[in-house]
Amino acid sequence: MSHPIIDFADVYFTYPDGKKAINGITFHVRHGESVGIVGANGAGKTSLLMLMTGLLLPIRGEVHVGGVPVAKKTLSVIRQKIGFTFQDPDDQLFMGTVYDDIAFGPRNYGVGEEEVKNRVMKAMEAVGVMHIKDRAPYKLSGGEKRGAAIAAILSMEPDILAMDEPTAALDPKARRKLIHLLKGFPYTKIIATHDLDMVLELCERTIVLKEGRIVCDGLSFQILSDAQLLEQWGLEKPLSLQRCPICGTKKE
Ligand SMILES: Nc1ncnc2c1ncn2[C@@H]1O[C@H](COP(=O)(O)OP(=O)(O)OP(=O)(O)O)[C@@H](O)[C@H]1O
Repeated sequence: MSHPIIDFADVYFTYPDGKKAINGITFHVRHGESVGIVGANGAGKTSLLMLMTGLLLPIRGEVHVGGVPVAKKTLSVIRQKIGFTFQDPDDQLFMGTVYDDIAFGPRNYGVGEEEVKNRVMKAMEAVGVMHIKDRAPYKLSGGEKRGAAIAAILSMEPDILAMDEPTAALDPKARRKLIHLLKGFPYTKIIATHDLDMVLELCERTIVLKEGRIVCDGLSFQILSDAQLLEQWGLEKPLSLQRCPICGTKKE
């Protein structure tokens, strides 16, 4: 097995208003793994991703990414190792054109303009957003914004992709396209989502959160097939594993 690339050791996080969001989480992710983070609303999925990317810092415990402790002074190194897409792409896209949004990260890290151009082209090619490169991000559709936001993290050439609800607000065709795209990426992937069918398809491992704690960590197929357990955590079997109560055939 390959080495751990993300390591959480007894991590706690409380928001300034006193809300305890993460309550003693320990796990690690190995290089090349794809992990789905699931749980009911408010379980702590977004908070966990934010701790992983240094957008939040633990009040207790330690997070390491690529062997580097996540702390104020290491944030610039951490952001190069792990690319984070927000639940709402509007939180990530703020430049005048898609091209400039994708170029922003590498430019900010002092990458030369020729290399920036290479990276932007490569990222746009990979995600299929070349045709919208000169458009204003705020005028794009949800699927196009999602594509631009993913390209914007790929141009940083991260080792890890951390994504918060990547299929939210996508129509079925755009969702399918995104899953196909993500399947082809060689990166370590951490995907926080309510889309359990996507987890089943993309992630060999699933971590279930409840009230800021890990309540289950194992093979996606096993976890997501267990309707009784899922119900305890406020979740439902993925549609692709459900059967029609009348004819017994699998739902699509
Ligand atoms: N900025 C904040 N200030 C105070 N409490 C917060 C803040 N953000 C989140 N919380 C609380 O922390 C807990 C975990 O929230 P988080 O957004 O991490 O959950 P989630 O699993 O991503 O939820 P969802 O599925 O609804 O997106 C919730 O109880 C939430 O109300």
